Amino acid sequence: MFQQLGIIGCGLMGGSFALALKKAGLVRRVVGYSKSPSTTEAARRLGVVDVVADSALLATSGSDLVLLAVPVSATESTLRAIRHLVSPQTLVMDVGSTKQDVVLAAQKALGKHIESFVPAHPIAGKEKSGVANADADLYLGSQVVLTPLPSNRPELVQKAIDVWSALGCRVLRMEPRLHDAAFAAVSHLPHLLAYSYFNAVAAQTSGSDFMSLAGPGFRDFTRIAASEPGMWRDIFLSNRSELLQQLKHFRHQLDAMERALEEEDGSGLERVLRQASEGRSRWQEPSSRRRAIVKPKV
Ligand SMILES: NC(=O)c1ccc[n+]([C@@H]2O[C@H](COP(=O)([O-])OP(=O)(O)OC[C@H]3O[C@@H](n4cnc5c(N)ncnc54)[C@H](O)[C@@H]3O)[C@@H](O)[C@H]2O)c1
Ligand SMILES: O=C(O)C(=O)C[C@]1(C(=O)O)C=C[C@H](O)C=C1
Repeated sequence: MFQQLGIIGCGLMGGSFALALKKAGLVRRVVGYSKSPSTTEAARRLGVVDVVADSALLATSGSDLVLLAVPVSATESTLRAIRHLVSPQTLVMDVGSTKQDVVLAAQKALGKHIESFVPAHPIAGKEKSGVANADADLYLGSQVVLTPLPSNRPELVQKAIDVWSALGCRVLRMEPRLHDAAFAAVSHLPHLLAYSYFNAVAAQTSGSDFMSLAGPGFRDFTRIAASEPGMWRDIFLSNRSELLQQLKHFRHQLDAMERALEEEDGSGLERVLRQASEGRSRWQEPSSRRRAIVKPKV
Protein backbone atom coordinates (compact mmCIF):
# COMPACT_ATOMS: atom_id res chain seq x y z
CA MET A 1 0.00 0.00 0.00
CA PHE A 2 1.34 3.42 -0.97
CA GLN A 3 0.62 6.37 1.31
CA GLN A 4 0.58 8.90 -1.51
CA LEU A 5 0.75 8.75 -5.28
CA GLY A 6 1.94 11.92 -7.01
CA ILE A 7 0.73 12.09 -10.61
CA ILE A 8 2.52 14.55 -12.86
CA GLY A 9 0.46 14.85 -16.05
CA CYS A 10 -3.16 14.04 -15.24
CA GLY A 11 -4.18 12.83 -18.70
CA LEU A 12 -5.15 9.47 -20.15
CA MET A 13 -2.20 7.45 -18.83
CA GLY A 14 -1.65 9.23 -15.51
CA GLY A 15 -5.37 9.39 -14.76
CA SER A 16 -5.83 5.71 -15.59
CA PHE A 17 -2.93 4.74 -13.32
CA ALA A 18 -4.45 6.72 -10.43
CA LEU A 19 -7.86 5.13 -10.97
CA ALA A 20 -6.35 1.64 -11.25
CA LEU A 21 -4.36 2.05 -8.04
CA LYS A 22 -7.43 3.33 -6.23
CA LYS A 23 -9.56 0.47 -7.57
CA ALA A 24 -6.98 -2.08 -6.37
CA GLY A 25 -6.94 -0.40 -2.94
CA LEU A 26 -3.21 0.24 -3.24
CA VAL A 27 -3.07 3.93 -2.40
CA ARG A 28 -4.39 6.15 0.38
CA ARG A 29 -4.25 9.50 -1.39
CA VAL A 30 -3.57 10.81 -4.89
CA VAL A 31 -2.09 14.24 -5.49
CA GLY A 32 -2.03 15.49 -9.08
CA TYR A 33 -0.33 18.19 -11.08
CA SER A 34 -0.80 19.04 -14.76
CA LYS A 35 0.45 21.96 -16.81
CA SER A 36 -3.03 23.29 -17.26
CA PRO A 37 -4.99 24.02 -14.03
CA SER A 38 -8.28 23.20 -15.75
CA THR A 39 -7.02 19.64 -16.39
CA THR A 40 -6.05 19.11 -12.77
CA GLU A 41 -9.38 20.53 -11.64
CA ALA A 42 -11.20 18.15 -14.02
CA ALA A 43 -9.12 15.27 -12.58
CA ARG A 44 -10.28 16.22 -9.08
CA ARG A 45 -13.92 16.52 -10.16
CA LEU A 46 -13.74 13.07 -11.78
CA GLY A 47 -12.30 11.54 -8.60
CA VAL A 48 -9.00 10.74 -10.32
CA VAL A 49 -6.99 12.85 -7.87
CA ASP A 50 -7.92 13.75 -4.30
CA VAL A 51 -5.76 16.85 -4.04
CA VAL A 52 -4.63 19.33 -6.68
CA ALA A 53 -0.97 20.39 -6.52
CA ASP A 54 0.24 23.69 -7.95
CA SER A 55 3.55 22.31 -9.18
CA ALA A 56 5.30 19.06 -10.01
CA LEU A 57 7.44 19.56 -6.90
CA LEU A 58 4.35 19.84 -4.68
CA ALA A 59 2.90 16.66 -6.21
CA THR A 60 6.17 14.92 -5.27
CA SER A 61 6.21 16.28 -1.72
CA GLY A 62 5.14 13.47 0.65
CA SER A 63 4.64 10.94 -2.19
CA ASP A 64 6.19 7.50 -1.87
CA LEU A 65 5.20 6.80 -5.50
CA VAL A 66 5.52 9.38 -8.28
CA LEU A 67 4.33 8.76 -11.84
CA LEU A 68 5.38 11.02 -14.69
CA ALA A 69 2.73 10.81 -17.42
CA VAL A 70 3.77 13.77 -19.54
CA PRO A 71 4.89 13.97 -23.21
CA VAL A 72 8.36 12.40 -23.51
CA SER A 73 9.85 15.79 -24.43
CA ALA A 74 8.85 17.10 -20.96
CA THR A 75 10.67 14.34 -19.04
CA GLU A 76 13.93 16.19 -18.36
CA SER A 77 12.38 19.46 -17.17
CA THR A 78 9.87 17.58 -15.00
CA LEU A 79 12.54 15.43 -13.34
CA ARG A 80 14.68 18.54 -12.81
CA ALA A 81 11.74 20.24 -11.11
CA ILE A 82 11.13 17.38 -8.64
CA ARG A 83 14.63 16.07 -7.93
CA HIS A 84 15.09 17.84 -4.59
CA LEU A 85 12.18 15.94 -3.06
CA VAL A 86 13.05 12.50 -4.42
CA SER A 87 14.18 10.47 -1.42
CA PRO A 88 15.92 7.07 -1.58
CA GLN A 89 12.57 5.49 -0.63
CA THR A 90 10.53 7.24 -3.35
CA LEU A 91 9.75 5.17 -6.42
CA VAL A 92 9.60 7.41 -9.49
CA MET A 93 8.42 5.96 -12.80
CA ASP A 94 7.38 7.31 -16.18
CA VAL A 95 5.07 5.85 -18.83
CA GLY A 96 6.82 7.32 -21.88
CA SER A 97 6.59 5.54 -25.22
CA THR A 98 10.33 5.85 -25.88
CA LYS A 99 13.09 4.87 -23.52
CA GLN A 100 16.59 5.86 -24.70
CA ASP A 101 15.78 9.57 -24.57
CA VAL A 102 13.90 9.19 -21.27
CA VAL A 103 16.93 7.48 -19.70
CA LEU A 104 19.20 10.21 -21.07
CA ALA A 105 16.88 12.89 -19.70
CA ALA A 106 16.87 11.20 -16.28
CA GLN A 107 20.67 10.95 -16.27
CA LYS A 108 20.94 14.66 -17.03
CA ALA A 109 18.26 15.77 -14.58
CA LEU A 110 18.44 13.55 -11.53
CA GLY A 111 22.05 13.31 -10.40
CA LYS A 112 22.32 10.89 -7.47
CA HIS A 113 18.51 10.63 -7.28
CA ILE A 114 18.60 8.50 -10.42
CA GLU A 115 18.65 5.45 -8.14
CA SER A 116 14.90 6.04 -7.57
CA PHE A 117 13.86 6.34 -11.22
CA VAL A 118 12.64 3.12 -12.85
CA PRO A 119 11.68 3.80 -16.50
CA ALA A 120 8.44 2.10 -17.50
CA HIS A 121 6.30 1.79 -20.61
CA PRO A 122 2.86 0.24 -20.35
CA ILE A 123 1.80 -1.20 -23.71
CA ALA A 124 -1.74 0.04 -23.33
CA GLY A 125 -3.55 3.13 -24.44
CA LYS A 126 -6.03 4.48 -26.91
CA GLU A 127 -6.41 7.20 -29.51
CA LYS A 128 -8.37 9.41 -27.12
CA SER A 129 -6.20 11.45 -24.78
CA GLY A 130 -7.06 13.51 -21.71
CA VAL A 131 -8.30 12.76 -18.23
CA ALA A 132 -11.92 12.45 -19.40
CA ASN A 133 -10.87 9.22 -21.12
CA ALA A 134 -8.99 7.80 -18.13
CA ASP A 135 -10.08 4.26 -17.31
CA ALA A 136 -9.36 2.15 -14.22
CA ASP A 137 -9.06 -0.97 -16.40
CA LEU A 138 -6.81 0.50 -19.10
CA TYR A 139 -3.76 -1.47 -17.93
CA LEU A 140 -5.50 -4.71 -17.07
CA GLY A 141 -3.95 -7.61 -19.02
CA SER A 142 -1.32 -5.41 -20.70
CA GLN A 143 2.41 -5.86 -20.90
CA VAL A 144 4.62 -3.29 -19.19
CA VAL A 145 8.22 -2.89 -20.24
CA LEU A 146 10.66 -1.77 -17.55
CA THR A 147 14.14 -0.65 -18.55
CA PRO A 148 15.80 -0.53 -15.11
CA LEU A 149 19.08 1.34 -14.77
CA PRO A 150 22.27 -0.16 -13.32
CA SER A 151 22.11 2.48 -10.58
CA ASN A 152 18.54 1.64 -9.51
CA ARG A 153 17.97 0.48 -5.95
CA PRO A 154 16.97 -3.20 -6.38
CA GLU A 155 14.11 -2.87 -3.88
CA LEU A 156 12.59 -0.06 -5.97
CA VAL A 157 12.83 -2.15 -9.15
CA GLN A 158 11.02 -4.91 -7.27
CA LYS A 159 8.42 -2.42 -6.08
CA ALA A 160 7.87 -1.30 -9.69
CA ILE A 161 7.40 -4.92 -10.78
CA ASP A 162 4.98 -5.51 -7.89
CA VAL A 163 2.82 -2.48 -8.53
CA TRP A 164 2.31 -3.16 -12.25
CA SER A 165 1.73 -6.86 -11.53
CA ALA A 166 -0.86 -5.90 -8.93
CA LEU A 167 -2.69 -3.95 -11.67
CA GLY A 168 -2.91 -7.14 -13.74
CA CYS A 169 0.03 -6.43 -16.05
CA ARG A 170 2.75 -8.73 -17.31
CA VAL A 171 6.09 -7.10 -16.59
CA LEU A 172 9.07 -7.48 -18.94
CA ARG A 173 12.59 -6.11 -18.54
CA MET A 174 14.48 -4.81 -21.54
CA GLU A 175 17.43 -2.66 -22.58
CA PRO A 176 16.30 0.85 -23.69
CA ARG A 177 17.92 0.40 -27.12
CA LEU A 178 16.10 -2.86 -27.79
CA HIS A 179 12.85 -1.31 -26.51
CA ASP A 180 13.09 1.59 -28.95
CA ALA A 181 13.96 -0.69 -31.88
CA ALA A 182 10.99 -2.97 -31.15
CA PHE A 183 8.44 -0.21 -30.62
CA ALA A 184 9.58 1.66 -33.72
CA ALA A 185 8.47 -1.47 -35.60
CA VAL A 186 5.23 -2.34 -33.79
CA SER A 187 3.93 1.01 -32.55
CA HIS A 188 5.63 4.06 -34.03
CA LEU A 189 5.67 2.93 -37.68
CA PRO A 190 1.98 1.86 -37.68
CA HIS A 191 1.02 5.27 -36.27
CA LEU A 192 3.08 7.05 -38.91
CA LEU A 193 1.46 4.93 -41.64
CA ALA A 194 -2.06 5.50 -40.31
CA TYR A 195 -1.55 9.27 -40.27
CA SER A 196 -0.03 9.22 -43.79
CA TYR A 197 -2.66 6.92 -45.23
CA PHE A 198 -5.50 9.00 -43.81
CA ASN A 199 -4.04 12.19 -45.29
CA ALA A 200 -3.45 10.47 -48.63
CA VAL A 201 -7.14 9.65 -48.93
CA ALA A 202 -8.50 12.84 -47.36
CA ALA A 203 -6.37 15.11 -49.58
CA GLN A 204 -7.93 13.76 -52.78
CA THR A 205 -10.68 15.82 -54.41
CA SER A 206 -13.18 13.01 -53.83
CA GLY A 207 -11.62 12.01 -50.49
CA SER A 208 -14.62 12.83 -48.32
CA ASP A 209 -17.02 11.11 -50.73
CA PHE A 210 -14.84 8.01 -50.64
CA MET A 211 -14.68 8.09 -46.85
CA SER A 212 -18.44 8.37 -46.58
CA LEU A 213 -18.56 4.88 -48.10
CA ALA A 214 -15.89 3.31 -45.92
CA GLY A 215 -16.44 0.27 -43.74
CA PRO A 216 -14.70 -1.57 -40.91
CA GLY A 217 -11.43 -2.05 -42.81
CA PHE A 218 -10.91 1.70 -43.11
CA ARG A 219 -12.14 2.25 -39.56
CA ASP A 220 -9.72 -0.32 -38.07
CA PHE A 221 -6.74 0.78 -40.15
CA THR A 222 -7.18 4.49 -39.38
CA ARG A 223 -8.32 4.41 -35.71
CA ILE A 224 -4.90 5.43 -34.46
CA ALA A 225 -4.69 8.35 -36.93
CA ALA A 226 -7.02 10.16 -34.49
CA SER A 227 -4.29 10.02 -31.79
CA GLU A 228 -2.91 13.20 -30.20
CA PRO A 229 -0.56 14.85 -32.77
CA GLY A 230 1.75 16.60 -30.26
CA MET A 231 2.40 13.38 -28.38
CA TRP A 232 3.22 11.49 -31.58
CA ARG A 233 5.41 14.30 -32.93
CA ASP A 234 7.51 13.89 -29.78
CA ILE A 235 7.63 10.10 -30.06
CA PHE A 236 8.60 10.17 -33.76
CA LEU A 237 11.36 12.72 -33.17
CA SER A 238 12.64 11.03 -30.06
CA ASN A 239 12.92 7.65 -31.83
CA ARG A 240 13.81 9.13 -35.20
CA SER A 241 16.67 6.87 -36.25
CA GLU A 242 14.87 3.60 -35.43
CA LEU A 243 11.73 4.89 -37.13
CA LEU A 244 13.67 5.82 -40.28
CA GLN A 245 15.13 2.30 -40.28
CA GLN A 246 11.63 0.79 -40.08
CA LEU A 247 10.42 3.05 -42.89
CA LYS A 248 13.13 1.56 -45.11
CA HIS A 249 11.85 -1.97 -44.42
CA PHE A 250 8.32 -0.82 -45.12
CA ARG A 251 9.23 0.97 -48.35
CA HIS A 252 10.94 -2.21 -49.56
CA GLN A 253 7.67 -4.17 -49.11
CA LEU A 254 5.60 -1.40 -50.68
CA ASP A 255 7.91 -1.32 -53.71
CA ALA A 256 7.57 -5.08 -54.14
CA MET A 257 3.75 -4.77 -54.07
CA GLU A 258 3.85 -1.90 -56.55
CA ARG A 259 6.13 -3.83 -58.91
CA ALA A 260 3.89 -6.90 -58.79
CA LEU A 261 0.85 -4.74 -59.59
CA GLU A 262 2.55 -2.92 -62.45
CA GLU A 263 3.72 -6.21 -63.93
CA GLU A 264 0.35 -7.86 -63.31
CA ASP A 265 2.30 -10.55 -61.50
CA GLY A 266 -0.61 -12.38 -59.83
CA SER A 267 1.47 -15.20 -58.38
CA GLY A 268 4.09 -12.80 -56.97
CA LEU A 269 1.32 -10.71 -55.47
CA GLU A 270 -0.39 -13.73 -53.95
CA ARG A 271 2.92 -14.96 -52.51
CA VAL A 272 3.47 -11.78 -50.48
CA LEU A 273 -0.20 -11.53 -49.50
CA ARG A 274 -0.17 -15.17 -48.32
CA GLN A 275 3.02 -14.64 -46.37
CA ALA A 276 1.42 -11.75 -44.47
CA SER A 277 -1.97 -13.43 -44.06
CA GLU A 278 -0.46 -16.60 -42.59
CA GLY A 279 1.90 -14.68 -40.33
CA ARG A 280 -0.86 -12.40 -39.04
CA SER A 281 -3.17 -15.38 -38.42
CA ARG A 282 -0.48 -17.08 -36.34
CA TRP A 283 0.31 -13.92 -34.35
CA GLN A 284 -1.15 -13.92 -30.85
CA GLU A 285 -1.80 -10.61 -29.17
CA PRO A 286 0.23 -10.70 -25.92
CA SER A 287 -2.44 -8.78 -24.00
CA SER A 288 -5.09 -11.32 -25.04
CA ARG A 289 -3.37 -13.78 -22.72
CA ARG A 290 -5.04 -12.09 -19.79
CA ARG A 291 -3.60 -12.83 -16.40
CA ALA A 292 -5.54 -13.10 -13.21
CA ILE A 293 -4.87 -10.18 -10.87
CA VAL A 294 -2.08 -11.27 -8.57
CA LYS A 295 -2.17 -10.50 -4.86
CA PRO A 296 -0.57 -7.09 -4.29
CA LYS A 297 2.80 -7.31 -2.58
CA VAL A 298 3.27 -3.54 -2.39
N1 LIG B 1 -1.87 7.51 -25.23
C1 LIG B 1 -1.33 6.31 -25.32
O1 LIG B 1 -1.90 5.42 -25.96
C2 LIG B 1 -0.03 6.04 -24.62
C3 LIG B 1 0.36 4.71 -24.40
C4 LIG B 1 1.55 4.44 -23.71
C5 LIG B 1 2.34 5.49 -23.29
N2 LIG B 1 1.96 6.77 -23.54
C6 LIG B 1 2.82 7.85 -23.03
O2 LIG B 1 2.16 8.44 -21.95
C7 LIG B 1 2.52 9.81 -21.82
C8 LIG B 1 1.26 10.62 -21.61
O3 LIG B 1 0.38 10.40 -22.66
P1 LIG B 1 -1.21 10.55 -22.49
O4 LIG B 1 -1.82 9.74 -23.59
O5 LIG B 1 -1.63 10.33 -21.09
O6 LIG B 1 -1.37 12.09 -22.86
P2 LIG B 1 -2.49 13.11 -22.35
O7 LIG B 1 -2.44 14.25 -23.29
O8 LIG B 1 -3.78 12.43 -22.15
O9 LIG B 1 -1.93 13.56 -20.92
C9 LIG B 1 -0.74 14.27 -20.73
C10 LIG B 1 -0.95 15.24 -19.60
O10 LIG B 1 0.30 15.85 -19.28
C11 LIG B 1 0.08 17.25 -19.12
N3 LIG B 1 1.36 17.91 -19.38
C12 LIG B 1 1.94 18.19 -20.56
N4 LIG B 1 3.15 18.75 -20.38
C13 LIG B 1 3.32 18.82 -19.03
C14 LIG B 1 4.34 19.31 -18.20
N5 LIG B 1 5.45 19.83 -18.71
N6 LIG B 1 4.17 19.23 -16.85
C15 LIG B 1 3.05 18.71 -16.32
N7 LIG B 1 2.04 18.23 -17.07
C16 LIG B 1 2.18 18.28 -18.40
C17 LIG B 1 -1.04 17.61 -20.08
O11 LIG B 1 -1.67 18.79 -19.67
C18 LIG B 1 -1.93 16.37 -19.91
O12 LIG B 1 -2.80 16.53 -18.80
C19 LIG B 1 3.32 10.16 -23.07
O13 LIG B 1 4.67 10.22 -22.74
C20 LIG B 1 3.09 8.99 -24.00
O14 LIG B 1 4.21 8.73 -24.80
C21 LIG B 1 0.80 7.09 -24.18
O1 LIG C 1 -4.32 1.53 -28.65
C1 LIG C 1 -3.79 2.54 -29.08
O2 LIG C 1 -4.42 3.48 -29.52
C2 LIG C 1 -2.32 2.63 -29.06
O3 LIG C 1 -1.82 3.17 -29.98
C3 LIG C 1 -1.57 2.14 -27.91
C4 LIG C 1 -0.07 2.11 -28.08
C5 LIG C 1 0.32 1.19 -29.25
O4 LIG C 1 -0.04 0.01 -29.17
O5 LIG C 1 0.98 1.60 -30.18
C6 LIG C 1 0.42 3.49 -28.35
C7 LIG C 1 1.55 3.97 -27.80
C8 LIG C 1 2.24 3.24 -26.81
O6 LIG C 1 3.33 3.80 -26.26
C9 LIG C 1 1.69 2.03 -26.33
C10 LIG C 1 0.53 1.58 -26.86
